[in-house]
Amino acid sequence: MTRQVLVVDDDAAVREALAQTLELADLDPLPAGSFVAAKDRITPDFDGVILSDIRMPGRDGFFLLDHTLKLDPELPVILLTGEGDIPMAVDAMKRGAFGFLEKPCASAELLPILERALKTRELVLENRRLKAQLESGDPAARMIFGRSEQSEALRRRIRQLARLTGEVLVTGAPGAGISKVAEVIHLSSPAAQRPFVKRASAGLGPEALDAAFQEAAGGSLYLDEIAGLGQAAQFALAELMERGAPARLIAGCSTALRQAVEEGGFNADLYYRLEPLSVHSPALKERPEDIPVMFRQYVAQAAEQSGMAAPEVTPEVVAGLMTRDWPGNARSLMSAAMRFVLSGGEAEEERPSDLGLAEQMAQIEKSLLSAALKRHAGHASAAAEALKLPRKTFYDKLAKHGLRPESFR
Ligand SMILES: Nc1ncnc2c1ncn2[C@@H]1O[C@H](COP(=O)(O)OP(=O)(O)OP(=O)(O)O)[C@@H](O)[C@H]1O
Repeated sequence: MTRQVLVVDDDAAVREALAQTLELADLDPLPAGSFVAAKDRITPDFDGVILSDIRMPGRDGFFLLDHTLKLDPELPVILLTGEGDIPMAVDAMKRGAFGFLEKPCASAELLPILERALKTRELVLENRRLKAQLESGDPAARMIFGRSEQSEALRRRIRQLARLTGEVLVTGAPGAGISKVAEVIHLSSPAAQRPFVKRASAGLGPEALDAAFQEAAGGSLYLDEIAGLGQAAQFALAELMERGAPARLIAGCSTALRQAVEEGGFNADLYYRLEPLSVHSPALKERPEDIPVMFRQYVAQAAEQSGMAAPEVTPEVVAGLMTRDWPGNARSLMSAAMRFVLSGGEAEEERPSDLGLAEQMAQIEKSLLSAALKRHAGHASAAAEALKLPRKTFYDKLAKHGLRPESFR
């Protein structure tokens, strides 16, 4: 329920009296002695309304009104005028004030107009939230590609983390979408409309860290490659977490953070704060079945961006993609898709050109079998089931490729 009222008046006695009246009516007054003191509270998502005196030294009530309506034309401002200041009141209404009252005003006059303004504000904010939700749909479904079990699990985990409020650690191989996952967590969270601020950890000092948190206030601060954060900043960050940071921290890491803790290079307190809410974005080689699906999506994206036609992704092209290792993960798959579109559909020759289609298909089969065995820790029947193969066929194929389930345990 929206109950906050920003009370701006340079006269401390008036401010005090107004605050008391509001408190008695079960409202939540936020007193400020000037426009400057009130300014930081006036934001497009301020969950409340403003009650301000017109005559104040320096920036007056009209200035405050114009400033507020510029930021959010739907934020109600009620102005207080001196006795008999009718022309001023008329001017206030013309400029877009929600209402005006003559000072001194009795609570019987003040409270009904405040209740109306608060109700209006609540509806506006609720509508905006719903609209944003509708527009964004489900960011995890829209922005995280791939249909493998691992991609499904990743999307589920992202949605789960988005509903929680603690600090998050995103791990994964470089280019496997660590930053992407961080952004989707933010966009799926109730703070989606607030800022998502991204900073590289290396070279970030305590002051820059603090400034980044202020910029992200109410939203999320993403620190890329958290293991690269200097000692002083690590210490400052741990302290900030302890006191309560103004934004949610999402940390990304593509190296072994636990090892860094054990070797004394990373603050243990920080690590144990981050570790419970962690999510891993798997490398492409752990989910080769996603390669063709993601490639097709990147091709469509690249075609749209470049304004060129999307060339057909033939089985030969897919075979070529599947025989590559993709150490650069999604990032390099995406660049390959862009080159593919720009070249009008020419497959890249990164595989030995003397391999025929049958050999390439065999390589793909081997990589899918290995990935399934790895995923199921060498448990052959589970891997066979995941690949929808009868046990006998599965074993025949393992033998053909010289693969042994026990070497995956
Ligand atoms: N699962 C995914 N679905 C769709 N796009 C993805 C996915 N994973 C990564 N990408 C895309 O691949 C590119 C690289 O991802 P991202 O920048 O998140 O990688 P990263 O792991 O943070 O790597 P680095 O630390 O090297 O920047 C981005 O353009 C991102 O949009």
